[in-house]
Amino acid sequence: MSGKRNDYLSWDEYFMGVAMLSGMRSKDPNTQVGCCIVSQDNKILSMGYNGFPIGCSDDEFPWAREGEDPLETKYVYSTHSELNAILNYSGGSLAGAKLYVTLFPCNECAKAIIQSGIREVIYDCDKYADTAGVQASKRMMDAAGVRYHQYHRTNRNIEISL
Ligand SMILES: O=c1[nH]c(=O)n([C@H]2C[C@H](O)[C@@H](COP(=O)(O)O)O2)cc1CO
Ligand SMILES: [Zn+2]
Repeated sequence: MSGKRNDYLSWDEYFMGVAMLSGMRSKDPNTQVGCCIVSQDNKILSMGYNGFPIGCSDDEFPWAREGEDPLETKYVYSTHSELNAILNYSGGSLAGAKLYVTLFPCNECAKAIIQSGIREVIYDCDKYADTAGVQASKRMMDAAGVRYHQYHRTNRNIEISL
């Protein structure tokens, strides 16, 4: 008798994979971030990626990282993947949910995560760990009891032909 297949995706691979796929929608030329919010019983509630708000054209607003005029950089306009995922959810409360994200949440996203009742953050990259924003984020999540841990990479390669 044949049993079930064994090489199916784990829950963590599935949700981080969805977050990574979502990040591939980002138009940011430097850092593409994706996010997937999941209920306690492993149902996907929402997704998001970093980009400009609705109506703010990807072709007219600036993607530059630096410039004399801050109004000509992306930082004052881009909405982070985590905030987009939280705001994209129209089903009610996110209390008790888990959030998978490809980059550690900044302090502004940490505020939204805490206030929306999300209890756990699973992140992949932490390349801005030295910044005040990420340190403030960890301090707030520690104080609020939001658990966070790094995704354990399995080095599985997935090929999808589109
Ligand atoms: O938590 C985050 N979530 C998120 O979506 N972002 C976005 C904002 C920017 O579009 C981009 C960061 O750009 P850069 O790495 O060039 O500074 O990533 C940045 C952070 C910072 O940790
Ligand atoms: Zn953020």
